[in-house]
Amino acid sequence: METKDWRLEQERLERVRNKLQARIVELEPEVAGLRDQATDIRKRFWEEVTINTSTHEDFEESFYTINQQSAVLAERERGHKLLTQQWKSMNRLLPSPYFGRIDFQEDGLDLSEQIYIGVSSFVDEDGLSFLIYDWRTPIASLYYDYSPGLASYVTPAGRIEGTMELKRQFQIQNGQIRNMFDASETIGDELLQQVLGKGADSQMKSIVATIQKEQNAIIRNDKSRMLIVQGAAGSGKTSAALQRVAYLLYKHRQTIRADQIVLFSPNPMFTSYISTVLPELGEENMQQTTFQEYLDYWLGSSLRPEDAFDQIEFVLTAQGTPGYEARLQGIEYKASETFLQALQNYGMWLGREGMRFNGIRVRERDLITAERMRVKFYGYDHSLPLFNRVVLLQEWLLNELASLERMERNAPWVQEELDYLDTEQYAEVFGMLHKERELFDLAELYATVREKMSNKRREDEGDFDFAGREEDLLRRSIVKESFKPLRKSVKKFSFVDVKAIFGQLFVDEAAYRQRTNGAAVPAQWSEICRQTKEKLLRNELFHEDATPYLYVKELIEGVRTNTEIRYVFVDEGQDYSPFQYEYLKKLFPRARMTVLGDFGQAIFMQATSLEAADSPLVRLFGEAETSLVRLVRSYRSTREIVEFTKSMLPGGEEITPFERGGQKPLLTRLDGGEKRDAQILADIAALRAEGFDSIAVITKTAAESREAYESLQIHGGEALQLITKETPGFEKGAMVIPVYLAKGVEFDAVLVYDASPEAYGRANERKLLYTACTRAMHRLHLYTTGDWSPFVQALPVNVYEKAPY
Ligand SMILES: Nc1ncnc2c1ncn2[C@@H]1O[C@H](COP(=O)(O)OP(=O)(O)OP(=O)(O)O)[C@@H](O)[C@H]1O
Repeated sequence: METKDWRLEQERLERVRNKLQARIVELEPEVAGLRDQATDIRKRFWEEVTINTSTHEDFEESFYTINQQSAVLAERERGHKLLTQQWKSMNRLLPSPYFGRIDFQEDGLDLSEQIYIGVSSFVDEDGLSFLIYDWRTPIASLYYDYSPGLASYVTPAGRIEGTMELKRQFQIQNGQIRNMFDASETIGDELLQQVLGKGADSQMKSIVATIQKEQNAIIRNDKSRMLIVQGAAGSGKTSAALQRVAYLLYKHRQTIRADQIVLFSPNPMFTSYISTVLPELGEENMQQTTFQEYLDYWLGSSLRPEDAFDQIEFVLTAQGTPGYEARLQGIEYKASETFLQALQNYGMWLGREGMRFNGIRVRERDLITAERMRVKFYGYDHSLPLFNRVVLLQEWLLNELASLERMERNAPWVQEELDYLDTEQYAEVFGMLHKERELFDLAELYATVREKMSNKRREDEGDFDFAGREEDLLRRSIVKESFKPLRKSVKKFSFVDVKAIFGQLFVDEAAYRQRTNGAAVPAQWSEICRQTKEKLLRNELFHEDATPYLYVKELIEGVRTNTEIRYVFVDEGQDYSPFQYEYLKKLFPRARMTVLGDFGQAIFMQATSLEAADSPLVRLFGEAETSLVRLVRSYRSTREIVEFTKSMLPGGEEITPFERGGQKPLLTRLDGGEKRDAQILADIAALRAEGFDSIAVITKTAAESREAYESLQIHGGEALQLITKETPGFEKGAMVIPVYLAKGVEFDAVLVYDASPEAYGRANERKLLYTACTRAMHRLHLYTTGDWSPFVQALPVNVYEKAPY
């Protein structure tokens, strides 16, 4: 780069920074002043306004004053928020106002415009000249999509064509240009090299300065209802998803708030890992949750649903135990579309017969039997959907309860209770009586006046019968108390025995077929039935049963929906079943969906292929409403690590590493666990000495993690942290972690604790090993104390080194 260019850019940078600084200083008193004013009005708001209701006019006046005050307050707060936002974004810009520049000459204009791009816009005093363009503006997309030459971008008014004459990247720190590159081919190879060469962090970083063209297409896609991203490990899916959230919040800032976007993450730890990206970009975080949280919320009070981690732990550790194969078959089947179809058919069957109800009992006595409910239910018009009939039944039950409650007042048990009432209950009734007495007196007065006016004698002469009324009220309140929980549970649909309805699917094969219109079943169906029922009996649910159970519940009670949410993001999308997708679609009927995942990392049994021609995900909204984007460039790991990992995956040939070199993965075989542990600790120490801060010893299961952790501790590894599914967030340092919790995150160095055939030998363990190895950014070590896993043995010998000991 010519020194003259450098000098000119530094001078411009200083000019812009001075303007930023001046504007910040200018805004400061306004921001501070407004804050004071707003709090001031708030403070005095209630003091000054007293509600005077003595006359109608006074009341109206007070009401008007309140309204006026709150309108002033709202206006001030709006203005304040806007100015504060400006002030904040300028402060954010100040140390590093922009990261890119393009010179663009629009066709038909003589002038080439210089466009500087940063994390938000900054306009000169004239209110027209953009000194910095927000990266999300239409013109800024040129920076991500083109190299110098012919280029175009889309605005709401149409496409603008022209020529990009220059594309420049900056690294600016504390107001100084540290680096400057003119890009010719793809953007930011130099800058990207530098960014990717850095160490892993305990928090994910924003990639705004180096977004790649294929990622930009994901970020700005605003066409389809469903956007599916199938991307190799480390291809920037999560990064792109977060930038997309920031983009949507900017583009639709008038209509969408951050809390109308929800992201489903694989686990709570991941939630904390990505939580700083949006604030770094000056945006509020979207809502984040996990599917498990949702299941627990809706099922937790009645049944204990197992979580996905316990399920996978079982799958990986219980081989050879009785019933294991059947459980596996069950997991696969219950996640399938066949089962979903079977349940839909089951819903139809329930419309004709087979509904199960819980009778309503009071004091060991049947009030309304399950049989009566059944007869009533099947008496309704059969063409009505199941849940409409359930609602009709609910209304009927509430009415029935009301009349039964009236009759119940004369039951002998009420008399008994009457004799044992405590003083508190008497006092309550006494209070009620007095209120009644007032009413009674008023009614008496009214009757007397009428009598006088109409000159007619009234037939009945009123007298307030205290004793009679007292007993009546007491009876009423006793019965009411005992009916209250009944009414409440009817409102919550407890009269439908969902557990029995779900359970009766698992009686035997013949019954299942009959009830689901001939659905096919896996070979070990009777064992699957036995296991499912046994779990239900203990008020527990297998993880694979949780979503189907909710599905059946909603067939009966009606669908739950959230119409506020406009965008749903699902990260690690390969780990959700077709069932769960159906569910999300119904839950968020007004939302567009973005699903990001990698079938190469599908380690759970209920995996869904994101891109196969017959993928249930494409069917969810139909092909016309779905866009599919594939990412094959991997940015996380060095070229050597990517060459190693991609050879492990069938079909992995197309994965291309970003050109960043390092050492080949190292295979270390040692005879005996003790030696292995000692070597691992020595390697961790050496890696630390090289400056690698985040190091993960990755195991296959949680059980193995614990063993490894304890064993490494005995050999002196006190500074290690053990990560379990309960760990709330990551800290930098060395840790032991099971692979399924390391999903989505990355480390400077990964040490695969045991890469033997025993650990990674079965077909479904290939992807586990792949997922573990692809967490590494700079270094990858694998260890064994015996043979190597067949997936390692099958690798070309030139993709790794072997340790000389
Ligand atoms: N355009 C980019 N510029 C800079 N860094 C990038 C870019 N794209 C991806 N990265 C980096 O690559 C790493 C992997 O990104 P990310 O975690 O988003 O990938 P992923 O596809 O979600 O990975 P996985 O499926 O393995 O979890 C991160 O460190 C991210 O910062």
